[in-house]
Amino acid sequence: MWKSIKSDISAVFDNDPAARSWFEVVFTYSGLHAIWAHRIGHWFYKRGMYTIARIISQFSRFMTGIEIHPGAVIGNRLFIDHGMGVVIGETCEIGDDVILYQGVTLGGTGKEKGKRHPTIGNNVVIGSGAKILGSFTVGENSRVGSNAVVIQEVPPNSTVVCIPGKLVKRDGVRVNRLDHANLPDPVIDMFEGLQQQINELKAQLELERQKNGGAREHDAQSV
Ligand SMILES: CC(C)(COP(=O)(O)OP(=O)(O)OC[C@H]1O[C@@H](n2cnc3c(N)ncnc32)[C@H](O)[C@@H]1OP(=O)(O)O)[C@@H](O)C(=O)NCCC(=O)NCCS
Ligand SMILES: CC(=O)OC[C@H](N)C(=O)O
Repeated sequence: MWKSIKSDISAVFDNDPAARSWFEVVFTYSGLHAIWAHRIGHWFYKRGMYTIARIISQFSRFMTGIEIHPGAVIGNRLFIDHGMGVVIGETCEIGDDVILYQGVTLGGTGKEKGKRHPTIGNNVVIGSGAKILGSFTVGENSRVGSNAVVIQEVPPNSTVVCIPGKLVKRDGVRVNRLDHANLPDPVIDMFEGLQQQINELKAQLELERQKNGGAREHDAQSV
């Protein structure tokens, strides 16, 4: 147990230039407190004591602003920097040496049952505010940019940014150069789709009107 506590603390020093002393890290890093509380909650969860496990996790959430479901499986040396707003779902699996920044959600889409949260490989970095939704894998050594929304598998050694998540780097090589003036915007896409539907309906209506007008003229002539 002491060994893993020591490695949790050294993960903070390895990843946070702001960390100054052991005393400060142990007493002020809410990410560490949430991980330690999770270990206790997970112990109860694995033994079927789900309510106690949930109470521990909710108490930890109240104290730290980080919600880790007690069912989540977390590897060694996870570092949650700042932490506020992090949510980790029940069927999430996190490898070793992962870094999560504030506001990260490792969640479900709301459409899946059973395994519905992501699996995060070793050595992955997930930027602040990123949402990773679904039961797919984020491959090892990959990076997810701040505020990205990722809804499909990320290969190992890759970088994914934007909404929806776009692969921009793989094995150190740039792929899909971003057009910064025209980043994907799902809201604009939706409006454009609606506008197109309206135009099609208008054209259909016009066609019907012309047909009916023609028929009426024909009726009038034959009377
Ligand atoms: C994604 C990230 C990890 C960098 O990964 P990387 O593999 O080194 O990627 P690069 O910096 O080479 O960037 C690759 C491309 O993605 C773009 N990009 C990087 N981060 C981005 C983001 N969050 N959103 C949109 N585009 C992003 C870059 O502009 C670059 O595109 P360009 O070359 O067309 O300009 C980093 O930008 C990031 O978001 N880190 C999160 C850190 C964080 O949350 N800090 C909060 C501390 S409080
Ligand atoms: C706010 C922020 O950038 O945090 C990242 C890290 N803790 C640092 O101080 O660099």
